[in-house]
Amino acid sequence: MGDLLGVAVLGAGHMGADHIRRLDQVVSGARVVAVADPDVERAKEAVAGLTGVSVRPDAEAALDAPGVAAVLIASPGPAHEEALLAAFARGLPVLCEKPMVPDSTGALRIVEAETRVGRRLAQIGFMRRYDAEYRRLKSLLDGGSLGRPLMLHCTHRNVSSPPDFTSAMLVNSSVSHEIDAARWLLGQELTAVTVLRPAPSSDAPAGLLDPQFVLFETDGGALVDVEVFVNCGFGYQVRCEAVCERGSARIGDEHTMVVTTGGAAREEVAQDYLVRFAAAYDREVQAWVDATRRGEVTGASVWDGYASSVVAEAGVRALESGGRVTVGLAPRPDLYDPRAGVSR
Ligand SMILES: NC(=O)c1ccc[n+]([C@@H]2O[C@H](COP(=O)([O-])OP(=O)(O)OC[C@H]3O[C@@H](n4cnc5c(N)ncnc54)[C@H](O)[C@@H]3O)[C@@H](O)[C@H]2O)c1
Ligand SMILES: O[C@H]1[C@H](O)[C@@H](O)[C@H](O)[C@@H](O)[C@H]1O
Repeated sequence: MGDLLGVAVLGAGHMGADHIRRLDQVVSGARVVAVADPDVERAKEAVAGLTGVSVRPDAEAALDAPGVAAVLIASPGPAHEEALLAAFARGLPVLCEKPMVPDSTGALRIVEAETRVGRRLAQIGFMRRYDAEYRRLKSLLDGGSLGRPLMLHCTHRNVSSPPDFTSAMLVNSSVSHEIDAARWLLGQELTAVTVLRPAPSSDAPAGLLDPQFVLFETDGGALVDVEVFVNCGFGYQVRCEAVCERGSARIGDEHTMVVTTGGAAREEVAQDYLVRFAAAYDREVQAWVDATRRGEVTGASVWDGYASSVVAEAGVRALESGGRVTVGLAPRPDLYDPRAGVSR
């Protein structure tokens, strides 16, 4: 397959640093050649021990560094649009962390920009599509042995939220994963959303509406509910149960060591996404590198990123209004027709 794929990583925070480590130590076929972060010291720390990496304070300078052939965007969501457009202008393939772009207008601009390029360049980092349990559930549902899925019951809990986390982010950052997973698992679009707000946990930061209960309707008549609770304090728990006409299937129960002693059993619970989804991130980035080297784009598309942004935005309106909000997607360009293939 020739030379290693030279990757520029934009953003060297929690995810960016983990992806840099992954590209360096886990994934084959690629190497980090440039990193951009306005916090240059943080970027330098993330590449400590690596050689030949150009560290820049701004994204465009990193994209223009020698050897860059692909881009991994791990900056905060609001910075993604500019980074995606800069990558498209250079014809560079991209893996962009979720959310693709937090607002639907910006997300549509990305759809239009990629459509103008005329070929797919970007994969969106909805890594649950690479999680072994989610994949088993998807193939079970696709196989049809349980009949038509009627409902998905989802749980999304974090130990604690970052300091700047807002009530809207429970929907447009955390639940963006369930939005994508539900669309992917069911092969249906989400058409309406309602958000219920129980009395906030006294352990949540003041003013944060946490937890929330989000209910989606789909164009196939299914219902998807999500308990999202980002300051639960006790563990990182992501579960999904599909209830179908002739059976149910549940994923996400902890499958770690169970210690029984003194008349009680104790099971370990992951404390964050980097542990719970470690293998999924590894598979996602390896699949992106492999597809890029083959000249293909696989995984969640820019259209999936756009759909997720539109649904999440409707969810934030539902949270604010307390009512049911319907979702309207723009017409899907032919570029995103599943029959259009995956070549760049
Ligand atoms: N897939 C997942 O499970 C998952 C998990 C966590 C975060 N994320 C996503 O990853 C992205 C980054 O999140 P994080 O938790 O690493 O955030 P973070 O705050 O830890 O790191 C972000 C970094 O980006 C830098 N930055 C800010 N503006 C930038 C710009 N214009 N160009 C380059 N760098 C810039 C910041 O200085 C910071 O170092 C977000 O989109 C987030 O939603 C995804
Ligand atoms: O950005 C993070 C990330 O996407 C995690 O996977 C999710 O569990 C968190 O809720 C979210 O804040």
